[in-house]
Amino acid sequence: MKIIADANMPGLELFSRQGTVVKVDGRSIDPATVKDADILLVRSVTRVDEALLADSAVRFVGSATIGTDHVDLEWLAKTGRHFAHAPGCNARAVAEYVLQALLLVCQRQGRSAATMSVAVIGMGNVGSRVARWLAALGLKVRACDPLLKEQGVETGFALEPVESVLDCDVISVHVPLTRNGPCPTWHLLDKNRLSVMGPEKILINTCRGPVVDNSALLALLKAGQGPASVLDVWEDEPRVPAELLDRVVLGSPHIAGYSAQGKENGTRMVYEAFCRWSGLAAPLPGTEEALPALRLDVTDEAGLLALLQTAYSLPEDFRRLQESLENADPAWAFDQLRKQYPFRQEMHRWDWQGTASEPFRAILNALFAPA
Ligand SMILES: NC(=O)c1ccc[n+]([C@@H]2O[C@H](COP(=O)([O-])OP(=O)(O)OC[C@H]3O[C@@H](n4cnc5c(N)ncnc54)[C@H](O)[C@@H]3O)[C@@H](O)[C@H]2O)c1
Ligand SMILES: O=C(O)[C@H](O)[C@H](O)COP(=O)(O)O
Repeated sequence: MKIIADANMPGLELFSRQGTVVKVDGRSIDPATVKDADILLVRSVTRVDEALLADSAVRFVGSATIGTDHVDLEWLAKTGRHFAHAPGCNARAVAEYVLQALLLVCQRQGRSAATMSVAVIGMGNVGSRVARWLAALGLKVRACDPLLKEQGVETGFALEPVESVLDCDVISVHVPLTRNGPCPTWHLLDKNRLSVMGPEKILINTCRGPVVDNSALLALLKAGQGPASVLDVWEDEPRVPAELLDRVVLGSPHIAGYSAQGKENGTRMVYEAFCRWSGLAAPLPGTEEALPALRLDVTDEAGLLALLQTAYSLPEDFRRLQESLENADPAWAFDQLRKQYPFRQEMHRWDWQGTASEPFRAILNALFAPA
């Protein structure tokens, strides 16, 4: 069995038991690469559609990602090709990123996060976790998810229309990128909605770049009227406009989900799906080595931020992204940052031995709860 896989998917040894794994750069996977392959394993950078697979023997496509906007799901289903992805695999990493981003922006603005309101747009695996964690920190959470509302799904939060939640202090978006269907998300935050926010608001986008109209955001930021913005994702990746990067408070190269556990979950979930599809028994998950003790006490938001930053520094990622724009080929440099990323350990992996004052116990319990 021939398995074509994105070379930057960790844990591919799992698949080596089932066939010959050929590792290829994700952006260079083309019809010739997959012509005689049986299995295709991708990340978010490979477009999977008729143009790629029409002449190929591929019958199983796995994407080690939460998002599926790079895959033509309808065409795969129509042509009898099986598809699997990894829902929720890195949700915890993204929630940790959002928490750190919010605390950093608040620190710079001299504000307390706990006194703020937050709009969580998209209440799936990532958004619902963000909502629970920020509520645990004391923020007033307002949620928006018209599809879950329509289905009557209970999220623990009242679900409001998008327009109603834009007056919150913080807007965090967690929707899939969709161009069709009842609630498309392409440019969900367009010029009009971004204009409503104003400079005193905080915008965090960790879902997909085109969910926020980047040109409209840039124009507002240039005019001093845009929200304090944290962008992990960009409308035209791997290109990041220098003008926009100069004006965001924090930016990163689409790595909000890049924890060691998120990546490991991604490949393992696709492998488990492959085993179900081909009738193989899935292996039992392995155990991870214990990490050193963290002895920081948390008595205020600065303490919580310091604790988060023992595992991961978002400003470091921002600095690296800024430097990458000085490269002669910044798009290549963006991809390099992602390929060589030092995957971080999620907080629950650490042995936290500090104490916390009462307002921080709930969020710390959530952060360190086993996965
Ligand atoms: N930056 C990263 O590294 C990173 C990591 C993981 C996921 N993501 C992105 O984040 C997205 C969300 O992840 P998830 O795990 O929560 O996905 P999910 O599928 O579990 O949840 C998405 C939610 O968005 C809702 N939704 C869809 N259209 C909407 C709309 N117009 N308005 C409001 N809500 C809407 C859906 O009903 C669903 O509940 C993914 O699709 C992916 O593109 C990015
Ligand atoms: O959808 C996802 O899971 C994330 O966006 C994921 O982190 C993307 O990472 P990539 O597949 O590009 O490595």
